[in-house]
Amino acid sequence: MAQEPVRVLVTGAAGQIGYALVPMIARGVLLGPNQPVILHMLDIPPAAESLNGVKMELVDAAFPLLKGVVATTDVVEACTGVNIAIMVGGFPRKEGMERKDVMSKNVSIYKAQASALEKHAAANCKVLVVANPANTNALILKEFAPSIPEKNISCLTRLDHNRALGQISERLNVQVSDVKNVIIWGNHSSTQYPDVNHATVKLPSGEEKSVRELVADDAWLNGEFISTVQQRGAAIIKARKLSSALSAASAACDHIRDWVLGTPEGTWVSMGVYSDGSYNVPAGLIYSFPVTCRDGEWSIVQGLSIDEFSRKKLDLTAEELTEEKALAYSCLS
Ligand SMILES: NC(=O)C1=CN([C@@H]2O[C@H](COP(=O)(O)OP(=O)(O)OC[C@H]3O[C@@H](n4cnc5c(N)ncnc54)[C@H](O)[C@@H]3O)[C@@H](O)[C@H]2O)C=CC1
Ligand SMILES: O=C([O-])CC(=O)C(=O)O
Repeated sequence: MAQEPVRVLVTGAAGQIGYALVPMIARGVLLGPNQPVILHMLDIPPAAESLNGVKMELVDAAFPLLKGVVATTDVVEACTGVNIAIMVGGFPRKEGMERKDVMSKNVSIYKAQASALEKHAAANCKVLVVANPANTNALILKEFAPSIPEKNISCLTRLDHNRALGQISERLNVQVSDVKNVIIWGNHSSTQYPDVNHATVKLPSGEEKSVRELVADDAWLNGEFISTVQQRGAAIIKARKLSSALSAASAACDHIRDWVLGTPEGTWVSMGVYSDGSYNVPAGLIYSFPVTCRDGEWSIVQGLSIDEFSRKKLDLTAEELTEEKALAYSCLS
């Protein structure tokens, strides 16, 4: 029997991540090759013509899974009936800025769009916030959409997770698909903590070995590896004069696909989710944790050992998120 289409909202769809993301969704990268989709694309009036151009290209691409396109500057029309909302709309940082420097422009968008989603999205809509500062925008969206369950609101740290996998794969000269269980803790910012203490590589023999053992260079793992992942967004901006787009779009698809369809047995991924106090991270922040997903729900991986070096880093990035929360409220008032 043919499956009912899933309605997927992409905000900021006329922007550069949007342009990379919507064809991925229409090709089945988000929800698999058998799941039809209807795309809802939102942008602001100055981008309306460009948004219409993206719609024309989607028609021209004749994607078999794409059953409809709504392209609009009306937030209510955009949010109506959506099952998945990927919130990319906002302003990107420029060279030399931190991601929280776009806070004052972007948090107000998330406050405003929270109520449209709350009132008009389908029940149980899953929300992924991509726009920076991603964790704090997601928190503001959560606080101004109190009837959306907190388990349905997340932010993107999968790009950082994938960057960490990529760095290990390059260093060890192994396939990226054979590396797993890195963790991004905390904020999608330069205080995030990319942690390899539980990460493994599958060797050609089939045996799994610890990344720390195989790399055998703690100075690199505790130093350059961490700063490379933390600063990768800035390095892309320096090189492209624009922030990352194709890798961000791909990571957004990975995030939603694993959330909806489940993580493979024995594998976890990183998602920014509402803290319940696990690992002594203050409750009430949107913080990146290792999670597994099953039946459309994520759960934080419990019981991982945290050494003293890691503890400090988990706390530092939590402190930054607490400060960002206060800053966000001061921007809104
Ligand atoms: N979490 C992550 O891993 C990543 C986050 N980002 C962030 O994603 C965001 C988007 O990046 P790009 O696509 O490169 O930026 P962009 O400037 O190319 O596109 C953003 C789009 O959002 C639209 N927009 C602005 N206000 C809006 C509103 N109120 N409602 C709907 N749309 C609105 C703009 O008109 C524009 O078309 C930025 O904040 C960027 O920093 C970027 C890369 C990775
Ligand atoms: O660095 C930026 O501003 C864009 C971003 O979030 C990333 O690439 O991780």
